[in-house]
Amino acid sequence: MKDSDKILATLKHVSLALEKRQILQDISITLEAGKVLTIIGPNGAGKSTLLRILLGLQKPDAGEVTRKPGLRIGYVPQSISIESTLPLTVARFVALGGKGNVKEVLAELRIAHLAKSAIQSISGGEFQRVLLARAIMRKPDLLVLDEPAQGVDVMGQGELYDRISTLRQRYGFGVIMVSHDLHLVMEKTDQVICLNQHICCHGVPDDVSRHPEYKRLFGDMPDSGLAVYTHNHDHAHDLQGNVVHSKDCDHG
Ligand SMILES: Nc1ncnc2c1ncn2[C@@H]1O[C@H](COP(=O)(O)OP(=O)(O)OP(=O)(O)O)[C@@H](O)[C@H]1O
Repeated sequence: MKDSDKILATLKHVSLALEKRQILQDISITLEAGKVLTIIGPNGAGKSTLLRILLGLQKPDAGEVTRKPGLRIGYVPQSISIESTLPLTVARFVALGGKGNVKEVLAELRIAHLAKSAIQSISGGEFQRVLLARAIMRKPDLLVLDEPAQGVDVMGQGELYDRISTLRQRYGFGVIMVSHDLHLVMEKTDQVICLNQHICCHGVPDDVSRHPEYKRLFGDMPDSGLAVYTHNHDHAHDLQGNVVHSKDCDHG
């Protein structure tokens, strides 16, 4: 495969202001098949907005977004709410994602036992796996994940990132994910972008975690060279990533 064939999507000098407030400024990124790019940044940094621009759900004011013709994208939004009275099993919900084999995909994500459960009855951590399964059903070239491990306990987070990594190796898709857990995704990501409206720093995870801008934003933990922080969300998103309602949740 030629190097240029590996490029799935690019953003070039993308900027966006909403309600007269600059949300993103001069963002350029390149996404490649088989590679994982992690976006890390504080609340309100524009991470989800950046994903929405990449997905074509939000138009930038300036700059250029290019997607490989025919590119199939699997999207796991930040969080979604599902109508509590909707009669929908996990298997049915996953099947809505695409034409893949539901049984196989559920087994791959270790949630085969949930196939017949009502989607509203499963735990937050299980739901994240279901969202991932749904995204995989499209046989994506590019997987777009907005905080895939939220609501998942610490053990489960490591396992989830391992699974994403295994799936990436198996299917060869590119991955762009927003994560607040650089310490957890370190080994599974090729590139990190530290975002706070503009790209503060970028590079391989080790370099970014030692970068002064990263330390300024997330603090410095001398033992590991890594930072852990907590943040709050005041909103949830629908399947297109639109903000749908207000809620409070804490996760780190
Ligand atoms: N439709 C909109 N209209 C006006 N402002 C918006 C809109 N959507 C997002 N914003 C603002 O843009 C900024 C970036 O939001 P975004 O959701 O991209 O941040 P984020 O980095 O994903 O944050 P978090 O870590 O809290 O999820 C926020 O200040 C948000 O309030």
